[in-house]
Amino acid sequence: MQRRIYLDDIPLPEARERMSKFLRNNNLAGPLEAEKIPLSEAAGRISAEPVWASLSSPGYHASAMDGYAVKSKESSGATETSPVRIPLGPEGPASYVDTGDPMPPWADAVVMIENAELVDDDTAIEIRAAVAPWTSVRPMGEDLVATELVLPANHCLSPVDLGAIAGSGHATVSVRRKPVVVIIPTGTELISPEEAESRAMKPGEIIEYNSLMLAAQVESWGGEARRYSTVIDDPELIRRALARAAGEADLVVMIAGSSAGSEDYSASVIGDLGEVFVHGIAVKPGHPVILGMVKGTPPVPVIGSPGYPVSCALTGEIFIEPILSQWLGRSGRQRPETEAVMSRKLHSAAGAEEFVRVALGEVDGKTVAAPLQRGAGVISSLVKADGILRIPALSEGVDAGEMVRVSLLRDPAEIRRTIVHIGSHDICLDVLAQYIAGRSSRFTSSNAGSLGGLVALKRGEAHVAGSHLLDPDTGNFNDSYIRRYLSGEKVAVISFVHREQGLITAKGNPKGIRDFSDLTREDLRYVNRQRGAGTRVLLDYNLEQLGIDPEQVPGYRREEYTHLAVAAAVQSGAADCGLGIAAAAMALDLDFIPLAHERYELVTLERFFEGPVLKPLLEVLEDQEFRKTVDSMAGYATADMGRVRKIEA
Ligand SMILES: Nc1nc2c(c(=O)[nH]1)N[C@H]1C(S)=C(S)[C@@H](COP(=O)(O)OP(=O)(O)OC[C@H]3O[C@@H](n4cnc5c(N)ncnc54)[C@H](O)[C@@H]3O)O[C@H]1N2
Ligand code: MOO
Repeated sequence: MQRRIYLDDIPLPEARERMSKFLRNNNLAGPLEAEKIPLSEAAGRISAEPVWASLSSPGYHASAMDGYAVKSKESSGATETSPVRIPLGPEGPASYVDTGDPMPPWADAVVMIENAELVDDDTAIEIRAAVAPWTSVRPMGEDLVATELVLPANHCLSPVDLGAIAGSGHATVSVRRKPVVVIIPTGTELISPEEAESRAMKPGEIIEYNSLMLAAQVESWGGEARRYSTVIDDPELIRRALARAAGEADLVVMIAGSSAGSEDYSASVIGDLGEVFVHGIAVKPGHPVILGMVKGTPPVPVIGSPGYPVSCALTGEIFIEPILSQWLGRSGRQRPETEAVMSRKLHSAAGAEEFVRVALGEVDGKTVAAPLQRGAGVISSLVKADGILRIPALSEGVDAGEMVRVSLLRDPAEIRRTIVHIGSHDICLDVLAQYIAGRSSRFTSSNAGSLGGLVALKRGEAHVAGSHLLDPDTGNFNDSYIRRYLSGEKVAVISFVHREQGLITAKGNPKGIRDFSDLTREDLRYVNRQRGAGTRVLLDYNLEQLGIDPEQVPGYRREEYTHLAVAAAVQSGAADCGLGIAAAAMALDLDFIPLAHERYELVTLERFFEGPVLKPLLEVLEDQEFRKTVDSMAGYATADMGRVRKIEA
């Protein structure tokens, strides 16, 4: 089997066209055949034919109210001061009816029971207002007239549609057959979520969940997904699985093995059993996508999805959804879009169309888009994403402040009630977010370091910035930085937590590290935080107090962006220690030497503080249960949580 090293870079429209051409040439482009199914199973299916009413509804003139059927002309002249009496009798001119009863043939209106009074020993009614013909009557065919169109073909059946179809005299409906999509995960390193839950994972093992995502996508788009169990990286086994899949599927999706690695067999196996039309598309993520087919009667289209989860999910959106829509006779989905201001400069390599996940929030009346992590393995970035920004192949990116169009993954109403936090990350913010969610609001958080948060606040891109910047001259937190970075603004600083910072070391502290003065030891390697991080400022302050030049600290230049990344560097042995919070040490079962207390505060502008947007957050800070939760976390205290000081910067 030939190993392919070089992938193509085919523009997305051309790649799509190659697949479309194959489908057209093989009579596979049109909608699938129809099947008749009971209405109880038809929600969400696509009608294959128009539905014509075979009955009228109602099928007779019906009383619309509980009351008395009357001949309307008997009521003429009735007023408040001169009521009219109408005798009751089975042949009229008045007779009792319930809502929905057929109207007696002699009657043409109904007087509601509350507008009529029984008189003459209940043998007649008295009414004090005349009724016009057809008052409170539902004429035959009011809803639907037999032969009328109830619903067109190619219509996605909603719950109310089912009611209307049944009401028009049908028990079944003709819908498009569900396209069968077989999904084949490949990869020797993959284990099932069940297995991962039941035992410790070994290095190199990966939880197989792409097939889960793809199957759910396929089902949500109207297809029938069939997941095969994982096939190990063996070309013969992969070939057998593909051949079997082609025997039962309208479309086969193979996962992973799509790029240029030593165990990437998807393309060659597809080539063996059929043809590869495209291998390598100028999109990011999703570059190594394969489009091809397996020979047969009829031939079966195959999509080879990259193994990285984000690439895989996007492959579903970009390639699988349009084919399913075509087969179901529905127009492809188009997500609603919104205009947004880009919060940060975003570089994108020219040559590939890039799909950037963004978080959205509304600050000062404008929608702000903040790019999320771009790695193709970071599925949590898609979970957090509120929208997708497409950067065209010819563009080299977007400038900060530039207007962009974002296609929405979330309801705009939800985006409007979002509190946007940009700043330093702290685990308590996740707890805060959870409590805010309980108050029907949303708190999103991007980690940009303390200084990054203040800058974002100044630029109108965030409502609140978490900050813990130590002022070396005063020993206070944040104020001098606020004066510098938010000058001209009316600022409110809300106390959040006091927390312990300290040195994170390997379990048992094997190198006997005691405090900052040890950091110059030649046998130690330190791992630092990025410039602008409060933790970095804290280190620099302590080094200065001790008269230590940072250059004397081995590893000072090695930077990580989060507390957990520092802890991970220690855990892996790449470093011996790093400054961080206790929670990060605990998360990875490491040792922690507490060395400093610091104040982590929430900085906001007075107009946000006074306005409605921050209300849920301020309420949570007063919530005793929230405070108890935070107090119970290692290294945290809520002593003055919620206290506010105002600064005219
Ligand atoms: N030298 C090159 N290397 C890579 C290239 C390239 O052009 N040249 N492309 C990169 C890009 S871009 C992508 S995307 C990936 C695509 O990788 P493969 O499709 O070959 O997939 P694997 O290498 O087997 O897996 C990648 C990654 O995803 C995990 N994975 C795989 N299947 C699943 C699954 N079903 N559920 C969850 N996770 C899965 C797998 O374990 C790997 O971690 O290649 C780059 N490399
Ligand atoms: O195509 Mo890969 O998906 O860019 O990461």
